[in-house]
Amino acid sequence: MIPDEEFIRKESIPITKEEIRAVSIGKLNLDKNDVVVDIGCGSGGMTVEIAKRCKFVYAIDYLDDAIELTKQNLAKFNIKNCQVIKGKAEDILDELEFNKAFIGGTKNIEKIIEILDKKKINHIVANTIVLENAVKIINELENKGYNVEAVNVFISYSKKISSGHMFLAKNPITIIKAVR
Ligand SMILES: C[S@@+](CC[C@H](N)C(=O)[O-])C[C@H]1O[C@@H](n2cnc3c(N)ncnc32)[C@H](O)[C@@H]1O
Repeated sequence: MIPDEEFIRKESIPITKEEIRAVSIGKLNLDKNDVVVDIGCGSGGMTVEIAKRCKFVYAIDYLDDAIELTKQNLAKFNIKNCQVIKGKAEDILDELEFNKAFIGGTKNIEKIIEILDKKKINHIVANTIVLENAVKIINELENKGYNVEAVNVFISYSKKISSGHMFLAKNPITIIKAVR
């Protein structure tokens, strides 16, 4: 995984942290023939990691800053197998051809899952920090016949103090994998 500090950042745009990227990439179980959509690409953290491990990535976000930042990070890491698209995922997904989806942005998630289901996307990984979104995603996917597994990932970072090291906890992230 690329360390967080190597990515170009902007304060207003989140990035999926290195350890969460590692687990999410594992859950995507990427193959060199996979074409993946990254829904809500933010800073491009996941876009870059996915693109390094598959054939092609479509990265979508509705924020200008996220689009710009993702393009900058793709250039920084010399990633060419990616198209960055500005807009709401729910308005764009229908036109794209892909076989796996990573969901990092959950606005209008019901509509997004409906489209992924109709397009017969049978391997989906989603990240969320919001409990209600986790419940919504799990229920929607199970109702559509996916086998769903959810893990809660709690990361603590070590911090040097006078007597040794202590751990500082980050908020937990729910990582949901759905296959069928
Ligand atoms: C937590 S950030 C993603 C961070 C990203 N995975 C990374 O590693 O840099 C979520 C992003 O999803 C975008 N987003 C949320 N819902 C969306 C939707 N329906 N369509 C497009 N973008 C969306 C937000 O604008 C935000 O930039």
